[in-house]
Amino acid sequence: MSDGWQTKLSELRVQIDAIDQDILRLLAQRAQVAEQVGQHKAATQAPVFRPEREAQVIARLRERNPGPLHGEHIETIFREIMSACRALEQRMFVAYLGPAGTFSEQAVFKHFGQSVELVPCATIDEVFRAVAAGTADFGVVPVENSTEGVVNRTLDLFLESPLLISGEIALPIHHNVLTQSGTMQGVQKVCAHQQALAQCNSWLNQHYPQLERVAVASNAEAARLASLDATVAGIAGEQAAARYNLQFVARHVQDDPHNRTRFAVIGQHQAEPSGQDHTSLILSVANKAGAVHALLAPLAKHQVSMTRFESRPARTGSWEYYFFMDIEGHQAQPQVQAALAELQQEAAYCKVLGSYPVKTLS
Ligand SMILES: C=C(O[C@@H]1C=C(C(=O)O)C=C[C@H]1O)C(=O)O
Repeated sequence: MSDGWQTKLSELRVQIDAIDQDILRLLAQRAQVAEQVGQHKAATQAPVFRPEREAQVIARLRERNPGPLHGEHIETIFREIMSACRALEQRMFVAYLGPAGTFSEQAVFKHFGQSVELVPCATIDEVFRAVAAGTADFGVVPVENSTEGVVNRTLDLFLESPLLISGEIALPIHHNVLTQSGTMQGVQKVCAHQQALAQCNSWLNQHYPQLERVAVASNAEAARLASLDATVAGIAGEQAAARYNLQFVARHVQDDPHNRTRFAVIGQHQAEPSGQDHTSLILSVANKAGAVHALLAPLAKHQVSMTRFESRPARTGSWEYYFFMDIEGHQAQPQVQAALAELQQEAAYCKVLGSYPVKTLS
């Protein structure tokens, strides 16, 4: 390195150190203000986590971002700042489908940041139970995958549960083939969660048609098994690869390159309007002609758009269905309220699961 560049580098680093000092001072100031907000919330028994406020903070910062940092990186940085500020107000426990290293865990971090207490659960049922019992403040459960469709167990549990949806998380899902050595030498079987095996079906058929496929409880469990046994390949995400010290045989082997999973955040509190929200409902109709059409009429009348519509058999033995519907807007908005009131008249059953800020995939 030339002396000239060495001097320039030292100068630039002095500048960075001074800027970091300013950032640190501002972060401390921000944290002190958040502590004051926390004291006020404690005095009024208001909920600490305010998803609508966090969504607004992120949206505003992305809008005003002058560059050169990417918007999604601005989001990641500020998500962590808010997570750390929130942790000063209260320790927050979040239940999710474990073990550590699953996509559900990644979804938790994406929504709440790293400054939360993790409560890994063995099943989706357990996540609902932990939140209902107050062991966890919030839960994160998978709702649908773009390749494999809805997660039936989650939808069934929404039917029975009094918990509310206060957020959604969209996560790109990339699967990788992982082994101890980074090759397939000596590998006799490939382990993965049943959904991951299905999502990588064509790739496996094409590259390893003879390999035995074994469904296990989670992709993190598949990675753990591969870390213990050189004859096992695991299919899992990058976090699990790092956690279990595995090497990549092949990356992004899911059949759909845009594969993603949507998660719901469940809890006891309703999010306030953020200005860009969705509302989730469960409905059922009497078994008569035109009943489903009649359900949709109030939405059209009040100009409320539907963004998702799924049906599930009601499990009552007869041919009846429940419909899971997402609509645009928050239930506190007049046109949504009017549409919901009319829907409730039409439907044999109608339950509002919650309104929450919209998340786009980033
Ligand atoms: C500081 C607050 O509490 C939490 C932390 C936030 C933040 O750090 O910006 C925002 C919303 C809340 O989840 C607040 O409600 O304003």
